Amino acid sequence: MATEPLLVAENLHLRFGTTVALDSASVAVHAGEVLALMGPSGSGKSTLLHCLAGILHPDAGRVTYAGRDLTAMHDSERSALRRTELGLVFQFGQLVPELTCLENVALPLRLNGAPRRAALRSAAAWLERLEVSDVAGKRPGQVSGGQGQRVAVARSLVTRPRVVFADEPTGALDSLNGERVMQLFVAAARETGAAVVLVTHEARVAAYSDHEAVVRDGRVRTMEHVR
Ligand SMILES: Nc1ncnc2c1ncn2[C@@H]1O[C@H](COP(=O)(O)OP(=O)(O)OP(=O)(O)O)[C@@H](O)[C@H]1O
Repeated sequence: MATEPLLVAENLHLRFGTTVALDSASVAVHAGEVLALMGPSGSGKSTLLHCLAGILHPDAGRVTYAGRDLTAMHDSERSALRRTELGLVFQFGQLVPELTCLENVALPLRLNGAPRRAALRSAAAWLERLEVSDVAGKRPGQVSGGQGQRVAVARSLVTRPRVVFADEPTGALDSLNGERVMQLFVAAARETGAAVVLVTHEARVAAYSDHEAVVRDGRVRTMEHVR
């Protein structure tokens, strides 16, 4: 018997001024699966990802997470959910420049109230998992793009979220580095049971997913089973 999807977007509409970014976009993500959002530039992939993550609010339509209507929640409730159950990885790191890489990974745990030592211990384990223990004491400005992206992936998984959202997670990396980041990212997500929703232009990156949704003109046109 098929299980209920964990995250569902139904008929999302969103305009930025006169630009229609989403035009009845619908998609569903199951627990533990990797979904790639593909499609031409400007088709609405990032907007859809941001709506799924509860960062953008659609003008119409509904996003349901674990049976709860994200679109109807108060901002504070949605923020709490993002801190505890959702993780984010973006293309340009978005690590805090003043903190070391280790402190960056520990940060989401600290924000959730974990004691400093326990948070640093977990963060160190995640840096090791992503094969970047050597940059623990460095600041983001002192590490390479690939290392920074691995640190960002570690930070997104440290709270053991149920869904991780990634917007072009390897977009700034060369193909070898990008490939390794994807391998480590997907393996770690599968290990923790997290679902992954990622936006990518690259077929090589999408090849790590279970399903591929093609977004065109603000709508999910096709949904393909990859593996
Ligand atoms: N903050 C914004 N203000 C105004 N228009 C926006 C904004 N964000 C996105 N758009 C517009 O909405 C449409 C969808 O953008 P979106 O970023 O979702 O596309 P995308 O498929 O992710 O593109 P890309 O692959 O180039 O990143 C585009 O026409 C874009 O110009």
